[in-house]
Amino acid sequence: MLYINGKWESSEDNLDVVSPTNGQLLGTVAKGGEQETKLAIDAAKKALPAWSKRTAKERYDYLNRVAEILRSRTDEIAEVITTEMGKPVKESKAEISLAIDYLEWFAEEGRRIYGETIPASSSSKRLSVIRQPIGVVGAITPWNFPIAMITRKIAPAMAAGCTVVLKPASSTPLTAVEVIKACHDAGVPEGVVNLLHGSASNITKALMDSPVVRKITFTGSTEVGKQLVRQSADTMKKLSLELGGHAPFIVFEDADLEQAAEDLIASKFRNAGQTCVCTNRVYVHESIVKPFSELFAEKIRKLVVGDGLESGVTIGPLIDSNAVDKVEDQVQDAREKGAEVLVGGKKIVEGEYAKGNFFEPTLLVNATHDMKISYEETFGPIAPIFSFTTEEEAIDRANNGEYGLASYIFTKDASRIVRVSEALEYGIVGINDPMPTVAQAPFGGVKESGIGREGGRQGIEDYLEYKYLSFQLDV
Ligand SMILES: NC(=O)C1=CN([C@@H]2O[C@H](COP(=O)(O)OP(=O)(O)OC[C@H]3O[C@@H](n4cnc5c(N)ncnc54)[C@H](OP(=O)(O)O)[C@@H]3O)[C@@H](O)[C@H]2O)C=CC1
Ligand SMILES: O=C(O)[C@H](O)CS(=O)(=O)O
Repeated sequence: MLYINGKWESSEDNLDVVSPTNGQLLGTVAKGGEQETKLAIDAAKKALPAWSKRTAKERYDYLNRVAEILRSRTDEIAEVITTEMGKPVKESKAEISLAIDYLEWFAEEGRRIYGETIPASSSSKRLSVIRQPIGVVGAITPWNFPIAMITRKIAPAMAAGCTVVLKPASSTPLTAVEVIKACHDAGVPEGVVNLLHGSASNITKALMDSPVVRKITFTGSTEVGKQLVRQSADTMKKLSLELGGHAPFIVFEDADLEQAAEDLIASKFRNAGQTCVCTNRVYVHESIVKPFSELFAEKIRKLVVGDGLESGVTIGPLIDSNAVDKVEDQVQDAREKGAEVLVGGKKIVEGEYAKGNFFEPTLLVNATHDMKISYEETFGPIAPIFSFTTEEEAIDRANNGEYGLASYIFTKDASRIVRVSEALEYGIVGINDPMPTVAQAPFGGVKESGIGREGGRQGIEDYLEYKYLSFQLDV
């Protein structure tokens, strides 16, 4: 359903939602286009003055009510997420918890939007700076974290006093409906958040063409991110872009191999490898590459592939058949260029998996940098191991590429931790830590992994404008 100006709207045109687990039709949602987008922008514009004039405490109360409603509905929403995009229900619950953390974090941050006074150059002047909401925000979100990527945007926007037009991924509209239902049930005033489904290019064009929309916040592929940068120029919109990644995971010779292998399972196979911060390249010091590969292979063999709704399943399907084709192509290419498949390597098409998008969790060894997997984002359950000799070589290899989102280093050497984490060209460095993402820390990348940060103290900055007040007193 579309949600515009506080009302659920139907449409003649509908979007089918299909299960990645078994290909079944899960439901349909109303689709909107340019006309509905303009109505949503008008609703957000109309709601902006009253919403931005509410006190920070009032907005804090609304955001916490939304968080409480989502918390109370965790089980049913987790089922919606798993059904729509496949991740195991335990991961869906963890994502809902992260989504709630963003709401609660920014509810608080909205109460700390401080200004400043500046010593004037003349005794008859008073200088100050206030912070004001940027205005109407367009938010475009991906399918792989269908609830957390929404609250990571609407929470800071609403806390700052902005109003929002949201376009979620077409693969996961039902999850987005659950978030907006929670906003509606929390009494968020009409027009503050609006929900559209439909052709991304048509909706985005209407958002970009409107001078009312002052900011676009996007999470998705680098390819689309670049397109948005070009489209935003005509109306000079502020952009926050959380884009693709190609994380290196570097295991030095002094690392705790058991812990590093366990942590690599988490970093590589969470969400079947469909996260922008997933490990894409595993660099292991040449002196330990064989024992580490065997240790890691043993752990991969214990992963359980299946329907994410079933308990014990740790790897669900990929989002669609294109995703399966992409990882199959990367594995085939790696094999042709000399990689050895230690575990997995094939799509799963037998029996109950026939109608789903399943691929075996896969370990490639003897990987080299001419392989597609060494530079194309994988977004699937494939881990290639590369060996290295020196720390400098590991850093150079890790930094070689257009992405700069997440990176991981495993070593117990404190000086090496300082040297390597400072030398890595990434927005995030996990140090003996495969899961750095928390609401209170700035999440984002450098190079072609994006612009801006989400979460943390920094995450609300992009929804605010500075205004400088220069006051000449009566002399
Ligand atoms: N840095 C980060 O935090 C994250 C990055 N990503 C990256 O996103 C990619 C996977 O997600 P995926 O959803 O496939 O990415 P896409 O870029 O294809 O889609 C992301 C969103 O953008 C919309 N979209 C698609 N085409 C356009 C367009 N031309 N103009 C405007 N919006 C458009 C999609 O709508 P529709 O679904 O209708 O096509 C969806 O809502 C990976 O590269 C991953 O690394 C994903 C999550 C987090
Ligand atoms: O989309 C993603 O990959 C998420 O940003 C990953 S995380 O925020 O859950 O780490």
